[in-house]
Amino acid sequence: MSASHLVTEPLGTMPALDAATQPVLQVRGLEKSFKKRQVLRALDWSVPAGRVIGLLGRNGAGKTTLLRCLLGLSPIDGGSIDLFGQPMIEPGGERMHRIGFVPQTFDLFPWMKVGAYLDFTAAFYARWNTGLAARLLADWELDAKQKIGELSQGQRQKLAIVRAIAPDPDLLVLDEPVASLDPQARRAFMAELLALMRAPGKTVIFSTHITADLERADADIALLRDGSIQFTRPLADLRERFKRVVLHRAGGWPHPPVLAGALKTHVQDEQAVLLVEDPVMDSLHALAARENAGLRIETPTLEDLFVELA
Ligand SMILES: Nc1ncnc2c1ncn2[C@@H]1O[C@H](COP(=O)(O)OP(=O)(O)OP(=O)(O)O)[C@@H](O)[C@H]1O
Repeated sequence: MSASHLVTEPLGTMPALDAATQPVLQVRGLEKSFKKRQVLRALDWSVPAGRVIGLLGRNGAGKTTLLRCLLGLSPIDGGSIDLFGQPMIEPGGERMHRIGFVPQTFDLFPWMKVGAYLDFTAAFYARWNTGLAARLLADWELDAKQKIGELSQGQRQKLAIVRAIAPDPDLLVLDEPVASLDPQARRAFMAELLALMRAPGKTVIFSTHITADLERADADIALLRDGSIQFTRPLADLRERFKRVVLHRAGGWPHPPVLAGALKTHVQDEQAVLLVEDPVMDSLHALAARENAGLRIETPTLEDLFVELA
């Protein structure tokens, strides 16, 4: 998003968000196609204030498309998006002061120097934390005098994050923000994100394939599949409810084991693995006894869940 997108309405016209009652974001029946390719279908999504949301989905699932639609950067074909309680028709207005966005790639203003770019951007925002921007530049070893066009991809991503966090946004939207960051920078980035979240009512939505980062942030997980958000649930809830049921049967499996409610079943040699939500222990023991199999119940990692469900 270029700085020129940011300001079109006078300040002071937005009603304050009642964090207790109103979601930051409310999407109803969102439709988005590129020519004949339908990417988002009847997508409903409600995002409460004060949470970190990790948006997961396979390559091409539509994560970037969804994030761009949410911010009014890509036109939608149907449905509605309310942001801070008001319909999102086009980017601009006071609410853009309350949103930080880190796009997947950042290749704007290659001729500008890092420091000049941040000064230029600061002028568009009602709030800009100059001290925080300076500290992050120093911590992340970004040279204020270097031209943006001369930065590496990872350095550009860091700059995009500084630019998004410095306005002290109420909603921070990041599209694969850590893809080009080394592990050290990823940790530092997550620490900044969590520090930002300590203020009440702040919301972060970020897409990533790095499930370990979502675990570190104790994020709510939103899964985008088949053009819709399949669920948005706290990670702890997913951990508690989804189980890997591992059955071991000497001599192998003539037929895969059948369990009502199993979401996925894989058989390899003597082992069968079933993904089950809220398993009923009596049914599992009955299945194991019927099949004359050993039974083990494991809590899947988020990566396991992502591989199985996405
Ligand atoms: N400008 C465009 N014109 C045509 N098709 C597009 C355009 N942008 C995205 N698409 C298509 O929309 C689908 C979703 O793309 P999108 O970039 O939103 O997926 P994604 O989930 O962010 O993928 P990744 O994880 O690989 O970044 C893809 O099939 C892609 O080819």
